[in-house]
Amino acid sequence: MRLSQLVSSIQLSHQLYHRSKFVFSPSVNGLLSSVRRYCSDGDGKDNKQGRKLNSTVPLNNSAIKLLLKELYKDNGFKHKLKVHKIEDDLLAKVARKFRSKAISKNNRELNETFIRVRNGEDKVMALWPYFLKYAKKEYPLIGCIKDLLYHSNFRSPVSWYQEARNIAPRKIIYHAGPTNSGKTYHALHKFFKAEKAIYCCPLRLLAHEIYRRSLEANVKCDLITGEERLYVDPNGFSSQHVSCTVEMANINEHYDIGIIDEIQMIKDDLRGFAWTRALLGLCAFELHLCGDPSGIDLIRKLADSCGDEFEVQRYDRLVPLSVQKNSFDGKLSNVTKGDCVVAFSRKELFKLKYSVESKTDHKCAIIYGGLPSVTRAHQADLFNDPNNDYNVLVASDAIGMGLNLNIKRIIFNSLMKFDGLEITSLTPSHARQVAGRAGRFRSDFNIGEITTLFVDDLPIIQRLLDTPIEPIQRAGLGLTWSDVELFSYYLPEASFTDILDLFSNLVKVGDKFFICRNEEFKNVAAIVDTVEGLLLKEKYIFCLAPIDHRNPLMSSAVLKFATHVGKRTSITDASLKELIPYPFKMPDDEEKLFTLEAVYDILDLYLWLRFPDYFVNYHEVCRLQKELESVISKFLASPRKRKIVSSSAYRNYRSNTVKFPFKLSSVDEREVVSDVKKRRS
Ligand SMILES: Nc1ncnc2c1ncn2[C@@H]1O[C@H](COP(=O)(O)OP(=O)(O)OP(=O)(O)O)[C@@H](O)[C@H]1O
Ligand SMILES: [Mg+2]
Repeated sequence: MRLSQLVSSIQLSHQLYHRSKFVFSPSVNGLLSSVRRYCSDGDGKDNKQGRKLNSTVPLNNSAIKLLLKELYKDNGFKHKLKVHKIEDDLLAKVARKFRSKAISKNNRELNETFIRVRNGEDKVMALWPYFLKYAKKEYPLIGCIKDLLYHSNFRSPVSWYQEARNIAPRKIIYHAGPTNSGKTYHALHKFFKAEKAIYCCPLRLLAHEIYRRSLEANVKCDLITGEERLYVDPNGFSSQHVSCTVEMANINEHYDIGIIDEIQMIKDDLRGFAWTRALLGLCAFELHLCGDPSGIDLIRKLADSCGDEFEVQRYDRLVPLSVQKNSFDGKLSNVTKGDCVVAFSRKELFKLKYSVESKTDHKCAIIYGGLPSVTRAHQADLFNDPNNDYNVLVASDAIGMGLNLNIKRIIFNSLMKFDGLEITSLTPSHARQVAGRAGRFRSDFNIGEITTLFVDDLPIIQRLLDTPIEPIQRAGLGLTWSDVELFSYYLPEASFTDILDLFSNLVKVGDKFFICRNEEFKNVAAIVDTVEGLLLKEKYIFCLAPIDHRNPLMSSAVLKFATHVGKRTSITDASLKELIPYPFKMPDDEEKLFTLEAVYDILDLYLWLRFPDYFVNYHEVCRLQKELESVISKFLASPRKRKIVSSSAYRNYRSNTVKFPFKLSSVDEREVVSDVKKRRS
């Protein structure tokens, strides 16, 4: 048989196989024998039909391909793939490469095995060990996937914190109630009286407040946040009390009393893992949790699995809260002393501030997340002080947690929120959190009131506030340094980004947990992965830092800082000033203000990173921050060119922007408004 005949014979047998799949269902062996009959080097000497081959002549390419096809169909092979967790997409990649390798015929043992299979002296599965060896060489992950799967099994995070388990049973007291019901107040009583205690909360500003209140109560207390460490002891020795942001909670120290404030944040998509860690890991004999009642069931289950005691103390609002019958009907001129207008974008907030200031005699304080925390505190003080003209506040939901503000009435300008990734409608729990700022106990107002700027939002806010908050089902978990370290031990060549992707793909969690979103983490990882000389641990620390990668100024700062660390050179305040617009100028408009806010965040990052050998000018950078903060505060205080927005113009503006999309009958806790997104985009 000539070569061309052979090839067409093979093609014929192949086609026959495919055509006959349903008609004759030929067995694998049947096809193998057709390979054996037709495939040899082409001179046909040994190919007489029905005769067993005993040739040492290598197979041609088509025959190799055909045998490989049979291998991939073999049930034994499919079983092995499952055992080694090689899934279809990976199989496709490996198979392509393995075929080229087999065709190149430069592996003598493999060639001989092909020949033996062709001759019927071996089964097709004899090729498996070569396939696996090759697959592992090309994709090292295959060699360790079982181990990695074992290590990415996050079904029992309770067992990660042995130190805390050793002191079980801890006594866990859940202070459950609506906003402004005295939960934190009661937990703090225990904190002040304790020999040794820790207070953990979501905001730097709150941590500051508790630090200040402790000192006022003559309790020596340190302050630990990502950016700041203030020790009462001049030599920097720790005090017995500490107020910290929850991510900074020290789980290696033993305390008599621990407080975790705003425990419902355990369900937060981005930061929930920090609450889970504090809850499971704090070594406190008595642990006080403050939050709304939605977390009770979940925390009870978690406490059970920790072997801890659990009790609930319930609270009612100290000041009643009611939704008004009428909206403002678009007229900002209706604002009075003690009003707070809530909106969810910086530009909108400034528009509101100028509008209120132009239509009334009130001055407007402003609070939103992008402002430096000192500025926020300063604005809160201005608003709380009854002896000035700052009678009205415009604010984002940054006021939504724990802050004590002298608010009589909350006026929602909008019920939509953009979190940087998507536009979402306000959830019932979020609405309550913000609305609950009205009528604080012992403030000037003995009732809290809620309304909306626009009439169509009023029934919706009523509905949101009436909707029971769904019980929290799951607690957040995140990637820890020891996970990263372990993955890199198994896959030393993998980049940091690869490790993160792999982790996301492999990790399995129990039904009481979820993995927090880590887009920010991955975006920073993509930046620092490009930097030479940076250790994996250093990359990990960069990723933990509070970095808004959407801000280009911040991204270039991250790259610059990482490059310095990679080159083992220090970043002085002089080199920092090259990166930022210095000296700071009073901004002309809000856009320039937003740039200054980004600069403030860069200075924060410098303080946060705190690698002692490289970020060497801590105090100078603190001074720069103060200087910048005073420029920002001056801008906010300066009389701006006021845009006079008439009610009808404002109403038109509103009707062209999105409306709240819910049907009143279907208010859903986590509905994402996709059609709104489309309209906005
Ligand atoms: N029994 C009390 N005696 C005096 N002041 C109290 C008492 N309970 C609460 N307060 C004060 O009332 C205000 C609200 O209390 P607290 O901050 O503890 O409420 P909360 O339930 O934690 O609210 P949020 O959910 O907003 O954090 C605080 O200023 C607090 O000091
Ligand atoms: Mg509180």
